[in-house]
Order: sequence, then C-alpha cells, then structure tokens
Amino acid sequence: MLASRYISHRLASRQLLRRAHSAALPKLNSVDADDIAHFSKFLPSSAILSTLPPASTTSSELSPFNNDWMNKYHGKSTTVLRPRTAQEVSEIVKYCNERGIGIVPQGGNTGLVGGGVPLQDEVILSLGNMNKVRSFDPVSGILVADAGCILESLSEYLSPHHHIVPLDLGAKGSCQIGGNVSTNAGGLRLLRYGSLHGSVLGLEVVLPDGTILNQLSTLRKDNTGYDLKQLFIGAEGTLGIVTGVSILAAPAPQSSNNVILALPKFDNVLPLFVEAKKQLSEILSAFEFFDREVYELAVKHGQGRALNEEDVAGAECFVLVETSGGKREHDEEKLNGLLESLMESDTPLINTGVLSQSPSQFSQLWAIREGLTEAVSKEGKAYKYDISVPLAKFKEVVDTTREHIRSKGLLHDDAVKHVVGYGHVGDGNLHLNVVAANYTPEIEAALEPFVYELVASYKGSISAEHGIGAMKVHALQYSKSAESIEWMKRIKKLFDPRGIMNPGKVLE
Ligand SMILES: O=C(O)CC[C@@H](O)C(=O)O
Ligand SMILES: [Zn+2]
Repeated sequence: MLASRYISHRLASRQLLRRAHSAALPKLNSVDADDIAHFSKFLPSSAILSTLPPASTTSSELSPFNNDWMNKYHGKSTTVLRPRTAQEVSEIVKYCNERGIGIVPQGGNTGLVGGGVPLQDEVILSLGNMNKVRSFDPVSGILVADAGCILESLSEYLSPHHHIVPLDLGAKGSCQIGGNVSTNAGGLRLLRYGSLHGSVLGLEVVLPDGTILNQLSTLRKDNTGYDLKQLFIGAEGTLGIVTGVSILAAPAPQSSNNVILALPKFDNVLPLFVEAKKQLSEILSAFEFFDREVYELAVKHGQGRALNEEDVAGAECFVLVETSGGKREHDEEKLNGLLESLMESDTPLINTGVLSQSPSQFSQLWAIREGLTEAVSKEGKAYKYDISVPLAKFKEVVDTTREHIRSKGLLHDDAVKHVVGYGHVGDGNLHLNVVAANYTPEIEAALEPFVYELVASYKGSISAEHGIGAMKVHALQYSKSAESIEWMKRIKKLFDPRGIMNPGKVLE
C-alpha cells in the first residue's frame, strides 16, 4: 500500500515537473532609450550602467551583473541601476511598475540558486551604493544599516564595539546584508545565534508600487499584529526590495577556539554531536561536517592548509567544532575535556583532533570548511542541493545519489566526477554537491526529480538556506503543499500585481 502510494506520488511529481518547466514568465517590457533618459533625471550618470544611449556601458562591463557566481544563469539585461537612497529606489520601482519593466534586485551576487540575476532583460537594481551604517546602539546592540553593506564590513564596524553580526558565511567578503535578509541566509553559526527571522528587528522595504514601507523598528518586543517584515525575509526580492535592515548584534565572544576532528566513520557524527552539546553546552557555536572526498578537493585546490597525513589517515569524514565563550582557560579546559573523553573511550568516536593554537591557526582551520564551495567550483560544474534531511541520513543521501549516478553510467571523469557532502550538522542542513565536468541535460535528468523525491521521502526540505531562486522553482511542490503555494501566489499578486519583482524566481 505504502509502496504504491509512493510510486503514484512519483508519477504525479514527474508530471508536475514537466508542466512547471514549460511555464512562461510574465510578459514584461524591455528598457529603451526613453527609460534611460527618465532615470537620468534623478540618478547621476555614474549610477546608470547601460548599453543603451546615451549611456555607453559595454556588455562585458555588465557581465558580472548578468551572470551568477556559478556561471550557470545568464541574464540579458541592458541596464544596471545603482541608487544611493531608498527614495531613489522608490522612484525607479514606481516608474518600472508603471511601464511594466521587470526588476531584479541584486546584492553581492553570491547566491547559489540563480535568484540574483535576470532570466531575461530585466533591469538590475544593484544595492552596492547603499552601504552606510545608519546607527548602532552599544547598549541594546541594535545595528541599523543600508541593505548594500557588505557582511564583513559590518563585522569590522562592530568589532571595536565588542559586538558581532549574528550571521557568518563563507561569502562574507562580498555578500550584502540586504541579500542575506532577502534570502534568509543561514550560514555557519545559526546553531548559536538562530535564524534571521529572529535577529532581524525591522526592515525598510520599497514595495513594487514605489511605497517605502518603513518598518525599521529597533524594538525587541513589538506585538502589534501582523509582523510584515517576516514576509520579506527569504522572499528573494519577489515582494519588494529591502533597502535597510535593523538587526540585533550579539556580544562578541571573549574567547574563540576551534578543532577539526577526524572520524573513522560517518555514524559517529551523531553521537559526537550529542556529546559536544552535553560537554560544551552554551559555548558550542558551530558544528560543521565535511566528507573525506570534499576535503581532498579543498586540499587539491589550495583552500586552507592541509592537515597532516597522519591526522587524515583512516578518516571517513571530518567535523569542525567551534566554541565561543567568555573565558579562555575555561573554554580550553572544556574543549580539551571533550577531546580527551572522545579519544579515551573504549570505542573512540574520533581518530584525532587538530586543535588551533593561535588566531592564525583558528582561521586556517575555518578556511578549509569555508573554502569547500570554492574548491568544488574549481573542480567542475556543481549541481547544488542544499537540503534539510534528518542528520542520520546525511551519508545515505550522498551514497544513494552517487550509486544512482553510477547506475546511469554517469560516474566518470567526463560526466560526474564527484558526489560529495558537507554542511551544518547543528541545523540538519546538508550540501549535496554533484560535481560534473559540465552542466548537461543528461546529468540533470538523472538528478531531478531523483534528489527531490529522495528529500521528500525523508520529509525534508529542498532548500534549507540558499532559497528557491530560479533553480528550484519547478520543485517547490516537494516542500510546500498545494495550499501553501496557492497562498504564496496570492500574497505575491497582492504585493506585485504586475509581476515586475524578480520575475521567474521562487514562484512560477
Ligand atoms: O557550496 C555549497 O553548496 C554550500 C555553500 C554554503 O552554504 C556553505 O555552507 O558553505
Ligand atoms: Zn551552508
């Protein structure tokens, strides 16, 4: 009974997938020279990059805006606008809405699901010129910043005030806080600081009709009915453009330590996590996992400093544990205590642990984990599946996918070179990466809907933290019910009746 229900679900989802692929984008207008002349009335020429006259940008100058980080999605936009204020954003959006011109809001363009680049020739609205901190209150720890502030520069700003942004990710040197909020970025320390749905206190958003919705609250408590800002966190710019963010910064830890643990088998990750939570309790700030194969890629492509041969020998996977606490001696004692108990037990959960002894070693260990995405991209073209599945299934998902690819005769150097897994154990978020020589329809057909069905069979999510973007629009039904999708569509229609905001992303 169960089996036949599963099969009919599979058939139904295949049909859905086929239908979804043929769905059309809303009919929108292209920008023309008159539009550029209009933008020139309120924007300086330096804020208008366009191949249309009177501007004279070349298409190669627009290329970094039209192509995504993975070089998988290629837009054909003729025009990038770089406003400096919410008022300018509002004027652009109001005009585009009236003219029926599509808009793609773009932050650091570091997204991994094609959500930040046009699918056709929409205007790209780049937030990079809105990059000022508006205020910081060291008493409450509340930071108000323009959407275009780079995440790392906000950390640098907060450092002398003994605070940190409650969000950290590998792309911190280029991603922007507005993009982080719009994609509800999770990152490396969600385990400790929670999601942006909790730490964002307020937003300033320009709605598709040009209204500036000022919800830049600096209140920790505000229980006055519908919390509209939550709608824009993770909406990927489909409901409006986030132009300002109010966020609760966390007190900077006085002491940070990390260790990379080499595990003889994946099955040890779970009990190790339980043990780490028990022994480190409140000072545990990250618990990150990566398998041996992706570690080898990091080494091959020079990400971080390789661990010693003897530390790697016999390891099936690795875990990076970070502590952030208030007192160095106390934290070191706790971490050392954990390591000793792990090594000394009758059936040790780990082979070895490489403990950082200095700030530079601390960064080097993190560089391995943070460099995995880069390493994978240097090795080939990655099919990225950013999924939530039960922790105990992480390895099964990677192995099952690899076997499936093998059974299709696609596991060889000219097709799929590696099937690897890494991710955020503490959040149940696995990054399944299928690294191929090239993106090909054959590999895609082997992977989809296979991976999505696998995720659905574990009642997981097809997007844990990267979002839907353009990449997973056709697969939303694996993680959302028909009723939820219907209500999402109604909300979209309410905010953006003409469908100008980031067309073709999140929803069909
Ligand atoms: O490369 C990926 O698939 C994941 C990127 C990022 O979310 C990470 O956790 O490193
Ligand atoms: Zn991640």
